[in-house]
This record gives sequence, C-alpha cells and structure tokens, in this order.
Amino acid sequence: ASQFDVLLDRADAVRSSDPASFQKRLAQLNALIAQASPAQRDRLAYLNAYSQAYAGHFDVAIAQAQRLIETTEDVSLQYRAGALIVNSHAAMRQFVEGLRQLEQMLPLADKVGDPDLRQQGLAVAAVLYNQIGQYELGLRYADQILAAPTSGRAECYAGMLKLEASLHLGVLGEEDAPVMQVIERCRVQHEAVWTNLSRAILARKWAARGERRKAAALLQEHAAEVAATRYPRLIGEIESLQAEFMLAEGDVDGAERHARASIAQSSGMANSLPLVMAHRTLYDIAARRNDPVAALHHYRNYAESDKAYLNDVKARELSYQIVRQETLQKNQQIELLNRRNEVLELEKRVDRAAARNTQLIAALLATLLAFIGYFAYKTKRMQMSFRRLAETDALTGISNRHHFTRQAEEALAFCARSGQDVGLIMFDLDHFKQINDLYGHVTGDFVLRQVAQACRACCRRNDRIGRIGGEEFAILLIGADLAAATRMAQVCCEKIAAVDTQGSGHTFGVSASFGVTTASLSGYDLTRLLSHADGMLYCSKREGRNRVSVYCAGQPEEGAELARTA
Ligand SMILES: Nc1nc2c(ncn2[C@@H]2O[C@H](COP(=O)(O)OP(=O)(O)OP(=O)(O)O)[C@@H](O)[C@H]2O)c(=O)[nH]1
Repeated sequence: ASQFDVLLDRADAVRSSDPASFQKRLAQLNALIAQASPAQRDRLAYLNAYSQAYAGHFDVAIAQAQRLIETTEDVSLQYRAGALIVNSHAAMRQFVEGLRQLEQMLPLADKVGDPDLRQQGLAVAAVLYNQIGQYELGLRYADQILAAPTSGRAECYAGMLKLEASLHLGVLGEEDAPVMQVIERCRVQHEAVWTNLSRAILARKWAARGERRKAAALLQEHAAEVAATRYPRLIGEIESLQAEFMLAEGDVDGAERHARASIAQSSGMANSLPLVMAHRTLYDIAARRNDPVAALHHYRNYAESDKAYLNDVKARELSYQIVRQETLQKNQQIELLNRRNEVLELEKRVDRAAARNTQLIAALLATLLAFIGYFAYKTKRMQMSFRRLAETDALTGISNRHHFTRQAEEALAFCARSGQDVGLIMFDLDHFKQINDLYGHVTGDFVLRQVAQACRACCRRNDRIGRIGGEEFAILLIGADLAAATRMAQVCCEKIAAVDTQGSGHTFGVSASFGVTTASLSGYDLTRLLSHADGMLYCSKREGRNRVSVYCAGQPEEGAELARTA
C-alpha cells in the first residue's frame, strides 16, 4: 500500500514539469488500482482528471473532477479538483461556469492543510479574475500569496499576476525594480512563459517612456526563448509588441515581419488585444505605403478583431456580473432562510412559554381546588361537630331536650301521615336530690350516665331517647302501640333498678318512675303526648315510685295504672 503512495507522490510531483514521465507513472498506477485503498483511488482519480485536462479533454476532466468532489471525503482533493475544473472552464472560455466553481472552491481554502496547495488554488482565482478583467480581485489574491509565498515558484507566478493586474489598474508605478524582480524570480525557476510575460510588461513600460528601441532590444534578446515555449498567446503578444515598437521607430519592414508573425499565432490567441494591435500595425504600414487596397483589407481585419475583442471583454465582464448576481441572490436567500429560522425559533420559544404558563395555571388551579376542598371538608367537619355538640347532652351523650324535641316532632309528623302508632315514655329518677346530698354531685352525674347508657342499650335503631330535664328522660318509640311501649318502659325500669353504683365508690339503689302514652291515645302532638306521659309519671311518683303508669283514653291526668315493683 505504501508503495502505491510513493508512486502517487512521484506522479504528482512531475505532472506539469515532465508530462512524458507523468503519463508513464499514471499508466503504472492505473494498472495497480486493484490494490489501492479508497483514499489512494481518490488521489489517482484526481491525477487522471488532471491528465485529461492536460491533453485538452476539458469536458472529460471536468466530469471526472466533479465526480471526485462529490465522492471523496478528502477536503484537499476537493479543493484541487475544484481548481482543475475552474482552469478547464477558463481554458474553454466558459467564465460563468468557472466563476461558479471558484465560489465553491475558495471557501475550502482554509481547510486545506498544505499551504502550497492552498496557494495554487488562490493563484487559480487570481488568473481567472485577471482573465475576466476583474483586476482588483486578481490583485487581492496575488497579494494573499505574496504575503507568505510557500515557494520560489509561487513567488514568481503571484508576482507576475500582480504585475498584470497592476498594469491594467494603472498602478504599476514608475520604478522598474519591482518588474525586474519578478522577471528574475521567474527566470531562476525556469518558468519561461512567466519570465517573458513579465519582460513584455517591462518593455511596455519602457516604450511608454519613449525608450522603444531599448524595449524592442529586450524582446529581441529573448526571442528564441519565447519561440521555444510554443505558447501562442506569449509569442503573439511579444511579436505584436515588437511590431508596434519598430513601426514607431520607423522600421516599417521589421514591423510588418513581426506583425505577421503575431497574426500567425491568431488561432491560439483569438479575441486578444495583441492580435488587434497586430492588425492595426499592418493597417498603419499599408497607409504609410499609400496602398489603399491593402489598407482597406487590414483595416477590415483590424475592425473585426477589435470588435471580437471588445465583445469578448464585454462577455467576460458579463460573466462576472452574472455570477455576482447569483451569489448575491444566494446570500439573500440564505439570509431570508436564517430570518425564517429565527422566526420559527421564536415561535417555538413562545409556544414553550405558553405551555409552561398553562401548566403553571393548571397547577395553581389544582392547588386552589385542593385548598378549597380541604377547607370545605374542614368546615363541614366543624359544622358537624358543632351540630353534634349543639344536639348532644354533654354529660350523658344522648340527645338534649332541644334536639329530642325536633326529632320527635319530625317522627310524629311522618307517623301521622303514614298512620303508624307512636309510643312515648317519660321517666324521672327517684329521690335523686338525696343521692346528690348523700354522695355528692359527682356520684349524681355517674348515676345519670349509667341510667342513660342502660336505657339507650334497650332502644331500637328507630327509637329516639333524650334527656329533657335534670334527671328527667324521654323515649319516643316509632311504630309502638301501648302494649309495646309499656313493655319497653318496664324493661327500662328494671334495667335502672339493676344499675351497679360501685363504680362511683358508693353502693346504693337507683330507681325511676315512668309515665307512658301513645299517639293513638293522646294524638300526634308532642306537647300533648309529653303532658299526658308527664301526668302518668307523677302518678307513678304518687303511687310510691319505681313503677310504670300508662295513660288511659279520656283521662287527661289520671289513667289506668299498672304498677310494678322492680
Ligand atoms: N348530680 C346532678 N344533679 C342534678 C343534675 N340536674 C339536676 N340535679 C339534681 O336533681 C335533683 C332533683 O331533685 P327533686 O326535683 O327535688 O326530686 P327528687 O329528689 O329526685 O325527688 P323525686 O323526684 O320526688 O323522687 C336536684 O337536687 C338537682 O340539683 C345534674 O346534672 N347532676
């Protein structure tokens, strides 16, 4: 694999200086392609494209280089292939395409590691810009190379490109030294084309100062070297200049010889100023010789070549403007897209903020609801506990008089409608004052609690029991007739008599006196029922206490009496 790299390096090194050796090595490499790695294949692809361009097959070279740019990951190779495409388009005078490719290639320059490679790309830019008459740009790229040239060769071609741009911009200056320096640099690099193009510039400078003879001599001195380059544009230009200088010095024949030599190169220097000038010189010569036929012929050629040249200059200028407009448009589109992205980004941020706000509001509402729920629950609990407090007798835990009355009235109203009978029992503890007096109030309270508990235990779910006075109680029995109510009173009477007082620290007997009535006897009015039952209770007290007295119809106060000792 490394052997392949060595071959690649060698081929690359001689690609422009020794075309024959380059072709031989390229053939060798192509024969060995099976053993090449992907990166090596890419390098070989570049050299093959280069070889196609060198042979003048620019379309093939462009297609191959384009494919390489699209497939390789090597930025340096992309850059070199881009430069090759630019050169190929320029050679075919496809300046729009060349400039477009240049715009893609130049941004890669910063990523190219090898400074020499980078400068070769910058030189391609300078050449193209000079070629299309954008000399400020040509000068800028030449100066970039000259700021730190990587080789004598780079110094030569960048120097020459700078001279060319400066000449056309009219900023070449009076001094000869800078031009001579470039000539010398190119000469030591054996770059005959660049050297003699620089000499042509020096010759122009001298001629412009009136030193035409010296200028012609300088060109004459190196005529053989120029011819050896076989480069039509160079030969055509030097010959054209020679013709101009000689005519101005009065050497009409010499001028004619050189002008014709220049025009002989016309196929390789179409649309160029030297060609125009050569035709112009021939016209001047014919005019001087008073040969109107020849003068007309040369003038026609001069006019045609001048028109073609000017059209070409315009076309090149137009190419530049087209690509510049495209670039501006592209940049505007990019700018527009960036703006749109910014707007989208902002919208997204607004959406996110809105979503966050919604979440916050939802959380706030949930918290608020939780609080409201909690307070409602607390309030309800408090209400219920207040109500219980308000309805309950604190000592015994059964209903107080007020609550008992309300419950009893509701039950009576319901039973009156449904036609059920209701029993009412009232009872009062016997000699309770004595218990208080003998054993104290605490013992009295103990007895009250025991009695309430004992009687409540006898009640069914629907019965209502309440403490309606100090030691006075009432029980309302829904659905109970007189016999059932009487039975219930007797059971309570027995339970009270059985109350165990030892828990109070004293042992004594407890009893109560009972009065019983029913709605079927006294009616569904509570006051009347209580009054009748109370009457019977006093009846029991009078009769000796610890007994049950039952109300009898028609006897408001005194009723049939059923006395029982517990
Ligand atoms: N310990 C205690 N005593 C109470 C309470 N409420 C009322 N008393 C007492 O109950 C007694 C009622 O006595 P009286 O109305 O004279 O009747 P009695 O002593 O039970 O006699 P008879 O009813 O005629 O059998 C009073 O001494 C009141 O002070 C209470 O909540 N606790």
